[in-house]
Amino acid sequence: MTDEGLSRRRLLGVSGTAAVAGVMAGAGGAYAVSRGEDAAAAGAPSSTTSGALALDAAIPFRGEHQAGIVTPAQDRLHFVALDVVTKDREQLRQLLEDWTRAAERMTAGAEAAPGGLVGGGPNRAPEDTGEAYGLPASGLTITIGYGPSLFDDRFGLAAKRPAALQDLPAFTGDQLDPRRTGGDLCIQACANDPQVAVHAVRNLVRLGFGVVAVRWSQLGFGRTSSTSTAQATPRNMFGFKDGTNNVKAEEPESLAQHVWVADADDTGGGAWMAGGSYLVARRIRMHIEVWDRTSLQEQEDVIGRDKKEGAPLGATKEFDTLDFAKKGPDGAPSIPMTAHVRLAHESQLGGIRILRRGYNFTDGSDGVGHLDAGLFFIAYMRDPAKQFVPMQRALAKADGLNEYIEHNGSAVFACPPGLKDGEHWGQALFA
Ligand SMILES: C=CC1=C(C)c2cc3[nH]c(cc4nc(cc5[nH]c(cc1n2)c(C)c5CCC(=O)O)C(CCC(=O)O)=C4C)c(C)c3C=C
Ligand SMILES: [Fe+2]
Repeated sequence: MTDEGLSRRRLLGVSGTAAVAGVMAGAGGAYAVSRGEDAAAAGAPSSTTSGALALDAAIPFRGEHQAGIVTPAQDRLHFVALDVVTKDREQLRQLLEDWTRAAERMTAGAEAAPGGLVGGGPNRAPEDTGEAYGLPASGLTITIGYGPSLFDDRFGLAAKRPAALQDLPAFTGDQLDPRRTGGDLCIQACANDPQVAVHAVRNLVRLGFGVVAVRWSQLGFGRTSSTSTAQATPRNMFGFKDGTNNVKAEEPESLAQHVWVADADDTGGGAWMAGGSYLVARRIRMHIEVWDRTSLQEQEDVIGRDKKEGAPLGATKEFDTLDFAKKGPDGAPSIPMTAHVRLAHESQLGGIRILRRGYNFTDGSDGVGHLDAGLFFIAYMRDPAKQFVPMQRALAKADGLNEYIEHNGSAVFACPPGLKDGEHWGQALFA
């Protein structure tokens, strides 16, 4: 392992300290649960005792925007899409309230309910499943989203549907599996400890028994983007740095322009989305074995950046500007016309950008000896029809990467704004 690799965990810790401190300072939310309440009782270490423990820190649950969007991307993901199985509007509203309480507790490092592990006594099922007992908050964020189907005629929410919340169109090359597509609701749980992320989803699903059922889910084991300049750029399953040119937390103007829904964006039924963002998820299988037999030159031409440094082809450093006019000694563009970064760049798309927050995944092998691995692409944006759709259309048409990937899952969700003290999820929706 290189020195760079060896210091990965340390880097995450150092970066995490700076980034988390920044986020905490800016969030201004109060805690209904002090992190110490259950976590300290469980013997969990304090997040403030050393720099290395920054990965353990709690990220504020409340604030202007939901955590888990622009807060520093953690290393682990458990994403779940759910369908509502009840026809009772009040049961759904109550669940969103119960989820808020449990999510706030868990993100603070506490059990899903007070005394959840054993406090209910020997004759009742525990209110917390227990596998995160004693573990620190681990940077857990829980982000909720509502799918287009939630706004059908079942719960009287049709008039509250935001205009921008539309099913995605079909794209050339899509190989979507209905069992990995859609959903009435989603929960994105990210943490620096996989057990903490899995525990969060498991306990929310448990709370929702009889009201919601899991439609599909995805685990992710390594972030594929940076959402803060304090974070090192990670690598995807093709071995390339991913997230270099992402929208970052330190760019408030870009966030306002490309990520957060503005007051004036929807003055109709979806006015409650101001301060929120739309999430697009795509499960993208990467044909690892084919890629691994591809020459370095071809790999770099497909991406448009060099593999080691992550620099744009024709430049030398990772954060150098992409020069699409530059030509190599052979007179051909240094960044090929079909390169992924050329086609996805704002200069080729009328200024469009998105905030990427995806994860690597490996779900074993496919039965014929190939890894079922890839990128669980997650992106946040102000309006999918104006951002993701034209970007993905351009990629689907000409991206050299298409030879090596396959989109087999897809969903879109409206993620409401953050909560003020005393507010709960669903309050604005059911008002
Ligand atoms: C529709 C949006 C995008 C999909 C789908 C997508 C899939 C995908 N991307 C990579 C690898 C890389 N992507 C990189 C940059 C990049 N990708 C998108 C969008 C989608 N990617 C954008 C907007 C950008 C930034 C372009 C720019 O402004 O320069 C990079 C380069 C590093 C970086 O800037 O992040 C890599 C590498 C894979 C493997 C993949 C599907 C599996
Ligand atoms: Fe990309």
